[in-house]
Amino acid sequence: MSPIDLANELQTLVASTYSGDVTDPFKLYKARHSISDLCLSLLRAVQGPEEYTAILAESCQESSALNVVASLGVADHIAESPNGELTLQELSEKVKADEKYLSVVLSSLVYHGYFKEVGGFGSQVYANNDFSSLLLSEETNAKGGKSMKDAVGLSADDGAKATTRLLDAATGKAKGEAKTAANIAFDFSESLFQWMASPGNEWRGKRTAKAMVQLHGMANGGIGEDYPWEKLATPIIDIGGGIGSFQGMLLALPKNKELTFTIFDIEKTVEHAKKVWAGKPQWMQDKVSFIAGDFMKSSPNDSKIPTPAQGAGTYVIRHVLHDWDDAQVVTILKHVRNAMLGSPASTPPKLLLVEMMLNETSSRFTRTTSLQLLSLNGGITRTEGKIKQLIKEAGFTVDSVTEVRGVDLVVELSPASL
Ligand SMILES: C[S@@+](CC[C@H](N)C(=O)[O-])C[C@H]1O[C@@H](n2cnc3c(N)ncnc32)[C@H](O)[C@@H]1O
Repeated sequence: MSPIDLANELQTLVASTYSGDVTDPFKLYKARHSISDLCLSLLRAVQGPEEYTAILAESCQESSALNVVASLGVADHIAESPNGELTLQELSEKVKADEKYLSVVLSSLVYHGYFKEVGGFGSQVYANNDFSSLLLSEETNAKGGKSMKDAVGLSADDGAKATTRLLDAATGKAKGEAKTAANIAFDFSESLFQWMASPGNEWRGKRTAKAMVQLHGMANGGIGEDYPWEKLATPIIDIGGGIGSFQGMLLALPKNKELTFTIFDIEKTVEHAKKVWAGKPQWMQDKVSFIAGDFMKSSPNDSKIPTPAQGAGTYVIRHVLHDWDDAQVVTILKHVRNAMLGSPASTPPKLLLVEMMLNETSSRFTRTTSLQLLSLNGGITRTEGKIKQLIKEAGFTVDSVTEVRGVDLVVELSPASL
């Protein structure tokens, strides 16, 4: 399509979406998604293949610039300064980084709308704005505003370093080697999660857990409202539940306030999750309990995944399967199945998969996330068809698939007799 045709289509869609005529939240969600895709198509049409390719290849530089300012706490220092502004020289002294480097990094980010150059181009006096405020640490952002600082760290630091070895992992895999890009880049052999829980790397594990909360807030905002969570049998056992981003999101909605949860995860993550939940209001703390275990172990005795007799109501696996390869996904599902059938239950409990899926209209974010998952732990964003195949292999049947306003689908499963 020509730039004129694309611009006309875009104008029509923007006008109908933002005029207030469309009120259906699902239609609005999808329209925003289509507008983003059309903007990207228009950009490609205007720039043409050469310019678009050069800039796409250099976009790793911008990711690195985000990592530099987030790691140095540039936004935090600006926020803490008496008048909310700092000169380049002041910034350089505060963050202990070279002025030339900082000026180039900031220039690339100012172009993308992060930070304001007070007084205009070249003043080199910087203030925060809505975009750069997302790079504030949650501690500085005392008003409880949103932060994406840890998500930037996960993607633009761990993810970026790992993906520099994606080519080596791809060719190694073709030769039968099992190493992920992260294994090669950081020189470890276990899973990403074991490595991030190991001495000296716990800070990465904590950062990743916070990144999960931030990324879900961004990409799955409507999921709490769009699925009847309030009707599920409780407690909901959240397998690989991290630090409880799912619980925080659901309990924030009045309809879900009666739900109770058990967060099941590896020991280090559970330790971290307990600390995070100790800072929540008492009524929320009363809704959540914790179990440390390992879903790679087969029997409920070893894995510690609770059985229905131990009180499990519903099982949920959210954003876990996409971290693993096909064989590992089947293994995890079988181990959860072992626990679900580990004790007699009047009605067999349900398992819900909440997972990002790849389809023809999947966004740029879904596709970059798939690359990141692949680099970090050999995982992948799968199509619905592929997930259903693995579900069947693991001994489950699919009861329903629900679309929500978010990058995820909710898939309800029951254990099939093998
Ligand atoms: C991508 S995070 C998803 C966290 C959470 N479900 C969410 O949606 O925010 C994957 C989680 O799986 C956990 N995990 C990894 N290996 C595990 C294992 N062997 N047993 C239990 N949990 C594990 C990690 O510690 C991490 O919290």
